[in-house]
Amino acid sequence: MNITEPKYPPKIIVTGDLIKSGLYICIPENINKVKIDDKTKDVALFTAENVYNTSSAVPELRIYEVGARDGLQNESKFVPTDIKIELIHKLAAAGIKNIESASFVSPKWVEQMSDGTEVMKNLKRTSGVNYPVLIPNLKGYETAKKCNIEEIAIFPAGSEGFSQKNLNCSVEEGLKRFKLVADQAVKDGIRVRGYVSCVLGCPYDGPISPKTIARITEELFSMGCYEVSLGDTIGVGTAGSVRKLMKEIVAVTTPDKLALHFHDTYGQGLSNLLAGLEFGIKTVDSSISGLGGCPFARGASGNLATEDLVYFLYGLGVNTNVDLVKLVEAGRYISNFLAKPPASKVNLALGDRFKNHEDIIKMAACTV
Ligand SMILES: CC(C)(COP(=O)([O-])OP(=O)([O-])OC[C@H]1O[C@@H](n2cnc3c(N)ncnc32)[C@H](O)[C@@H]1OP(=O)([O-])[O-])[C@@H](O)C(=O)NCCC(=O)NCCSC(=O)C[C@@](C)(O)CC(=O)[O-]
Repeated sequence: MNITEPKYPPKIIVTGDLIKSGLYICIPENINKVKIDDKTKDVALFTAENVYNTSSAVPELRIYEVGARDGLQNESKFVPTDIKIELIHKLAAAGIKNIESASFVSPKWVEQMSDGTEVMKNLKRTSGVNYPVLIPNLKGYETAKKCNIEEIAIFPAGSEGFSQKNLNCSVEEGLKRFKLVADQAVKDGIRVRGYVSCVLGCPYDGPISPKTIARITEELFSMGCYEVSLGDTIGVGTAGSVRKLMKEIVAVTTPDKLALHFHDTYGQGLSNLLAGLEFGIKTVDSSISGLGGCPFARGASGNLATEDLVYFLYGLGVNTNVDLVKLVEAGRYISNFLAKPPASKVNLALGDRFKNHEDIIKMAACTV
């Protein structure tokens, strides 16, 4: 085979397992560069433009639901504890396996999340479901630990401006504080997930260098995080900027340890995700009915909606094991409480037309 230099950056790495799984195909006439280790068939380099997700044999994608935390923290009306808990129960009943359920931040900063202890203590936990909580400092960690938690999330900022507004300290000071939390959690046998926020732009500092995000990501892994979620906090990312970022991040870690967390402010959530999938991302954060935002990030709006994500993934043939009929019901439940329509197009479009989840999957994948 003639190998020519690629015309377009970025290259992406597709591992042997993914090639065998049929996740990726390469359109031969567009190949700019292909290099496969003949012995192991382990690594192929393609330019991103050459790679298409065929998905028929795609492994499951892990959905990490943030509606009960990232979603509700941004609501002006206080959502009572029993409504939060019922939402979490409905999400679990729909088949969601990772549900970020509360945060233990200062109630002076985010009153909406001030009932974290009550939420976590009164939740009926479904076996096999993970209920992580967001932790800003040791004080929050100590409170959360009394609630029988198994996983926490720490959240340094990717930019100075947002760090000051969200955590009242510099990025470096934030990392030091989060290290104290992570050290304690690791000692206690509690899993630690890391977020980096403002990875594709900051409302105060503007564009952020992917190298800065890569450095913070590495630091989070060195603290013991099992996964780092890259947060486009204000939703300014595009498929192009996601590719630039991913190229830098996969130089410091492997894509199976990363999650993507897109706010959908500019309507780019799903196309951004597709750009991430090209790099082999296995975990995606989303929020029921597109709730979400951060009170300290000017201009931030809701997250990529879980209903939209699941429909999109079923269209690709990715089995999420989530029942879309029940998911839509969960979205309606919280939207009705908040007295506003779901910010999920799929939720609105499906309406009450489908009683059977299988019919929705057939439509999403256009299976005759
Ligand atoms: C970090 C702090 C606490 C610093 O806030 P501070 O004011 O600098 O903290 P402090 O240590 O000076 O304490 C001030 C007061 O708060 C209390 N306090 C202090 N900590 C706690 C605690 N854990 N639980 C309960 N109380 C606490 C503390 O005891 C004291 O009480 P006082 O003596 O005045 O009575 C504050 O800035 C904070 O809570 N920030 C969190 C803001 C937040 O929740 N933002 C939204 C989440 S981030 C996000 O949404 C982005 C993400 C993760 O989703 C990713 C993405 O979208 O890209």
